[in-house]
Amino acid sequence: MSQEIWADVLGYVRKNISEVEYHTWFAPLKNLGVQDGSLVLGVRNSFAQEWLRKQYQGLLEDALRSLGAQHPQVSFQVLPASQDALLLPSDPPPAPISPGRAPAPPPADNRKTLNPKYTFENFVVGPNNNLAHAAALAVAESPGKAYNPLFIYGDVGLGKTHLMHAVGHYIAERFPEKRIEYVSTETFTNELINAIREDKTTQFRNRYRSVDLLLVDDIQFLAGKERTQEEFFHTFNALYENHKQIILSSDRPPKDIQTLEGRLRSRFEWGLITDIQSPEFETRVAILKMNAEHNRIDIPQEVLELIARQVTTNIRELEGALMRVVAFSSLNNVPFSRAVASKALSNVFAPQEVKVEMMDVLRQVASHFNMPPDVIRGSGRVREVVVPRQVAQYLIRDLTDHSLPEIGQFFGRDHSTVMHAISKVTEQLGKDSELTAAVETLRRKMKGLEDEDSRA
Ligand SMILES: Nc1ncnc2c1ncn2[C@@H]1O[C@H](COP(=O)(O)OP(=O)(O)OP(=O)(O)O)[C@@H](O)[C@H]1O
Repeated sequence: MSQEIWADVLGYVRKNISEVEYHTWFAPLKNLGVQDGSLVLGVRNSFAQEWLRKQYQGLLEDALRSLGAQHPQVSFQVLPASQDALLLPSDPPPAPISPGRAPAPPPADNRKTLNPKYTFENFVVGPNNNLAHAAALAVAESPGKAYNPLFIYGDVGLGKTHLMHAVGHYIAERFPEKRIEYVSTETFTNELINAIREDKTTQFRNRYRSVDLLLVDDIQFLAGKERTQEEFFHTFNALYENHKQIILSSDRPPKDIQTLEGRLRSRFEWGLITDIQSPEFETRVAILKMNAEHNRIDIPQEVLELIARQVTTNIRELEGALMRVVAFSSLNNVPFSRAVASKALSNVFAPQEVKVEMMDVLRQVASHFNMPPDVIRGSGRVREVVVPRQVAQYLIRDLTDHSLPEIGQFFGRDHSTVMHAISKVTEQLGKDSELTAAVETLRRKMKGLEDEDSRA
């Protein structure tokens, strides 16, 4: 099919769907011509292939019909890696959004704070996150107008940051001149402290109050920080009054953020509050599949399913498990299989059947850190006690079925403290080698895997 007709097909499609949909699914398509009476379109992975077939085949056929085709047919073909490379992020930005607009200049550094991987295209939508996804799309299409602020909350590693960045990328692509700033609450706080110390608060304010899109992660860490809350309050107002979009993420809804000033809490509730839940099995498999395809890993479905059954709550860990299986099979030079995957994951992800109690975990952690269990459960706030306590809470959450409030009760604390502990440990895993080793050793011990491995 000639490029002119293809452009007309795209023009038809574009008029019938949202810009986000167009941009996500149609801009990357490659017209491969007509074969056996069917228009063949190149797609970059089988996930996109399935999605386009399910959602948009009819629309494409309508487009062809509108151009005079009597029996329109469309098929999708996954491009081999070399051609696919043409569609990867190094590609120039897709066609301008509104007809007649000048082509967008190359992405400016308004994306420097964004992770290139965190786009809408790379985000798998499932029942656990579809509302948050829809809200993020709406905000991406009408920044400052749809929902302001957009407040996304949910447990650790479920895609909050990913969605925020996706909005950032989307806006950056359409409006390269817009200023986009992503910042964690911790960084915001540290920068403020430095600005105060160095007498540079004016620069600090100007920087944050002049952005078009402000993305702030882990806003729950504003709790108890009065000066930062005060500063953030004014930043929020300045942006809001100028119709600039604000997106906030948190591990809990505004009403559950303790010691947050009422005026801030109420502002956080002005827009839309939406949550992300743990993904169900099918979504976990779809995420793994997409990940494998992006990394050009050909891995059987049954192996992906095995991984998805083992890791159920945290998508970051799910991705880590896939990489572990890949590394294991490549290091040992064995093809992917369920047995290989079980072996690769056996040190990290415990088989479901083994039952571990909270007290077992506490005792093991206490013995590992050479500290009485009661001290770990006590009120001490020095690092030497806090780290084992956080590790114990993390492992209990990981190895038992207890809920956050139950774990909190066991430690005489509330569930948000446990959530914070889990997020702290997760953040440090892989970065802090001592802590990583402690968590691994304890996990092995508690599953009795050490003995099993030494017998093998
Ligand atoms: N729906 C999804 N589709 C594809 N990848 C996802 C999805 N949700 C999360 N991920 C991936 O999981 C990882 C963790 O996501 P992210 O960092 O956004 O989580 P988070 O909720 O912000 O966690 P935290 O509270 O620790 O900051 C990222 O690599 C992200 O790309």
